Amino acid sequence: MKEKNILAVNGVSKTFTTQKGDKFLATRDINLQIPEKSFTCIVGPSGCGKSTILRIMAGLEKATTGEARYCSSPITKPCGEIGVVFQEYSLFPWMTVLDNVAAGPLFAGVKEKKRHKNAMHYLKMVNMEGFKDAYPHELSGGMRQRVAIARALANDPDVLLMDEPFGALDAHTRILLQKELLKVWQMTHKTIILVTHSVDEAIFLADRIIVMSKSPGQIRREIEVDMERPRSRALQKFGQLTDSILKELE
Ligand SMILES: Nc1ncnc2c1ncn2[C@@H]1O[C@H](COP(=O)(O)OP(=O)(O)OP(=O)(O)O)[C@@H](O)[C@H]1O
Repeated sequence: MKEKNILAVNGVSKTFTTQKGDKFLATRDINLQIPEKSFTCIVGPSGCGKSTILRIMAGLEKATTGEARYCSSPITKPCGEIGVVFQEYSLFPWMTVLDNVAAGPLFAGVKEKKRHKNAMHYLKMVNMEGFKDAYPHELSGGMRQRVAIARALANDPDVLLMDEPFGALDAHTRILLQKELLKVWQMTHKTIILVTHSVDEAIFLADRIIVMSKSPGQIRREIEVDMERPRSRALQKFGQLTDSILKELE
């Protein structure tokens, strides 16, 4: 059976106007087809436009030419079907963990009891149910990011866009959260697109890796990661693919 594409980026270029008024081409002619329920990672050198592409897919930024589409409709503004998790833990500091996770559906007009039940479901999924009454400042970086993931999931989006979600974490916590994210992905069947600087992270997580060139960012290569999960970093195949992508990025 043919895979259904849930999200598409068609010929997207983005030109920014700098403070001085100069034009700056950040990305050029990006084309992507994202199959439903797939896990895609985007890697590329700093400044190649990874976040820009993600922001265009989230409806937070407008393409200069081309467009992003969700289920064949143009994405023109943020919508409930597409959730976003950023590197900085964007939690509300004045709300408890439970209220943070329940905040999205709150704005959609869902009653408190139902919102809290829904929030607890996702807090359990990310092993944070024991911290439901804590405030964000009482949590470690890894815990805050778990809550941010639960919060995005609580809105029940079809697509989860993640911009360097583990970038600020120490190596051990990062590996732990990668494993947890895979578990969440397998349980929820969401489509995930994750931007990362880490080639290792991309190979560990993704079905498919998009390798971008330096600015103005273009797609250099798309790689299907044909390795069974859970993937061991000790595998020769893992090391070979890492070397090959790193060479491409040099
Ligand atoms: N609002 C803006 N105004 C002007 N230039 C911008 C703006 N946003 C991004 N840029 C520029 O566009 C380019 C791409 O930025 P972007 O953040 O998408 O890159 P990136 O690949 O995600 O970088 P990094 O890996 O370092 O986070 C960069 O050169 C950046 O300076």
